Amino acid sequence: MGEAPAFFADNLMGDFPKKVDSKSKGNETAIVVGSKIYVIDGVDHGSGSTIGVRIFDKSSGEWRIPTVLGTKPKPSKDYSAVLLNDDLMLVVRGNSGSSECFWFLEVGTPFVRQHEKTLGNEVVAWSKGVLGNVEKPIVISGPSGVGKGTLISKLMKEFPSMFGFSVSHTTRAPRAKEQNGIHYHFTDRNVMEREIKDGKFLEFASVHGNLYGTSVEAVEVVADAGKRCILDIDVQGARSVRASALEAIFIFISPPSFEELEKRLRARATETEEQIQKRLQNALAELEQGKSSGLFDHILVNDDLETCYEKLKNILCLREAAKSAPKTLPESFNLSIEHSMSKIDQKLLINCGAAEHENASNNTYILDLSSLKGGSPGRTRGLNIRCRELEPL
Ligand SMILES: Nc1nc2c(ncn2[C@@H]2O[C@H](COP(=O)(O)OP(=O)(O)O)[C@@H](O)[C@H]2O)c(=O)[nH]1
Ligand SMILES: Nc1ncnc2c1ncn2[C@@H]1O[C@H](COP(=O)(O)OP(=O)(O)O)[C@@H](O)[C@H]1O
Repeated sequence: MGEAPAFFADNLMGDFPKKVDSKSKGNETAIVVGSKIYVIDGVDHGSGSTIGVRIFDKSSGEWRIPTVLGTKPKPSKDYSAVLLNDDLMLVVRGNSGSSECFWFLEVGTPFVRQHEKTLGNEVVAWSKGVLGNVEKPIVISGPSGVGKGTLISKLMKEFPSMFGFSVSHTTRAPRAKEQNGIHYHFTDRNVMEREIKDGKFLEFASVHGNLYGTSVEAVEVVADAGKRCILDIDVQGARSVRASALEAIFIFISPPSFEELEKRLRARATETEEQIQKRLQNALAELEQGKSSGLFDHILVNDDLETCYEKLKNILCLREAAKSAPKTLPESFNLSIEHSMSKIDQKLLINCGAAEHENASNNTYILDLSSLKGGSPGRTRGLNIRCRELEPL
């Protein structure tokens, strides 16, 4: 039998006005979820260290060390945690700016449960909170040579600040004009297989004899830049993303005819005859699945390029999005160690420590949690924060 975390055992009903749900002692913060106590350890163990999580099971009296997935926050002296529901907590990291201060710890989400089954161990997963209303990622699939890359390039060129490309990993060799880190992360099969085992990939598939995959990081980098992520992945990958927490719009690009597809693939002149044959063979199954699986929200026929591109922009509501108001993030927001929090419905009131400020409301923020999107693996988007002075509760 182990011992319950001291600060819970000492004073389970204690008065801890500084925290909403969590109780802290030293660098540790604990929060109760059902019969378990999750202890978040913020001790800095040297350069590159991240915070740890351990679980005390009250019913068995045992400590457990879970497998921790996702990008972890860096250590800090002060964390506060709020339970949002039975499988999700918001962990606020003190003494940090808006891009590093909101984190979600998932303890029972479908993503966590799925990994518990495969790993045979208790799992928790981190997801960093991203401020602002970044739109859903876009998954684009379709057979080789249909024009996916051409359409995506047009979109990125016309709206460079709005879209970011998810750079996949692949074991296939680079083509003449392809650059590592821009078109793909070109990698060895054994390295990629190991990273897949380590849970670094959101999805992966074997396509035309090579491994392709989207790393969690590839999607996170785009979300962190406040951009909408575009994924160019095959139908198997689209199916995996559909089953994941990454809510996305799924678009299938279809050719006007099989003959035209073959013509484009040959005209591109990037593959050997053998590779072209393999791609054409696979195209038959991909077209069948793309059109009949119900997986895709939209099917676009890429006959005339400009017409197809206009339709794509319509689907993505680009004119409306371009007109929407810019994000209003409090640039100076910095959560001090002295902060306190209280939760009212889907809103969290955060007081960043009034000691050095004459007007306390200047230093109080409202964090709106009502439109959270995404989650591990990847970022949790849709967090909105504003100064209380500007907008009362
Ligand atoms: N599942 C999955 N498929 C990918 C990924 N990256 C690329 N693909 C797909 O792999 C297939 C082959 O891509 P590529 O070798 O670049 O050839 P291309 O489609 O002819 O340009 C295409 O269907 C891509 O959509 C990925 O990360 N995951
Ligand atoms: N609508 C279109 N009409 C004619 N050629 C096209 C069209 N869309 C793309 N192409 C050409 O077809 C070839 C394959 O396009 P690409 O974007 O590389 O396909 P994918 O990324 O789906 O494999 C390229 O040479 C491209 O210039």
